[in-house]
Amino acid sequence: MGIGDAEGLAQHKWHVREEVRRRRAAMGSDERLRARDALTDRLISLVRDRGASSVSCYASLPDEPDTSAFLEWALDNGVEVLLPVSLTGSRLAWTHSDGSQLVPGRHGILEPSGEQLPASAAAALDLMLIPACAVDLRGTRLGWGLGYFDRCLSELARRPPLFAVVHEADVLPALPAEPHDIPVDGAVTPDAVRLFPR
Ligand SMILES: Nc1nc2c(c(=O)[nH]1)N(C=O)[C@@H](CNc1ccc(C(=O)N[C@@H](CCC(=O)O)C(=O)O)cc1)CN2
Ligand SMILES: Nc1ncnc2c1ncn2[C@@H]1O[C@H](COP(=O)(O)OP(=O)(O)OP(=O)(O)O)[C@@H](O)[C@H]1O
Repeated sequence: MGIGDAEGLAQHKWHVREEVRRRRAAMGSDERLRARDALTDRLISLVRDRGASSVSCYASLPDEPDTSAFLEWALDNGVEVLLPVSLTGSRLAWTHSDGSQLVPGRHGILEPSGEQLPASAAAALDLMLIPACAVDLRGTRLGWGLGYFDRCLSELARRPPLFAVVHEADVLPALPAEPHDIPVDGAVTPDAVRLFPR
């Protein structure tokens, strides 16, 4: 890839991230609550349909698709959940979501304060629910440019089924794919559980 192409790709990604940030920031509080409730129903059906008893998820930032009600449901229903802990150098660790108090970590994201498991622990999960900025119909996932998840996923001995959690408007026809991008199997939005063709 020439330098011009690399610049075009970086610009394209920057533009998509700006659009998604703007759209998410513009959501009103009623719209956010409706989206949270609908997303919770979709996440629960996915977990039930797959018979998943262990999943990874994320504690949402204010503008991200809201996972709080799903995390409560998982806790009440005996579904084991790992939440990411951000370490230095774009590395991830995991901690169990066990109902104990979450404390703000790097990037202001809430993290459980219990024992940390290595990134490789995700290989044993039944399902991974992954934060994303956008995703396309082939499963190419765009994050926020820090590389935490691509790095973690690339190191797993076995990759569980991967689902990006986004809003319907963040599912785009096509995104630029790079060699290090690991495609997701589907996306969960408040409107649907989508499976992408392999
Ligand atoms: N809730 C959550 N936890 C996570 C991630 C994530 O994307 N979301 N990560 C995934 O790698 C890792 C941390 N990486 C981060 C990725 C993005 C931002 C961030 O500030 N993103 C947006 C705001 C989100 C939004 O508007 O929806 C921003 O750049 O403004 C922070 C940390 C691990 N934990
Ligand atoms: N497997 C990997 N090992 C090392 N570095 C990586 C890996 N995957 C991605 N990176 C680096 O991380 C940075 C961010 O990559 P990219 O823009 O694709 O992130 P993203 O999809 O937004 O990130 P995320 O995985 O956090 O959602 C890039 O500099 C990329 O080279």
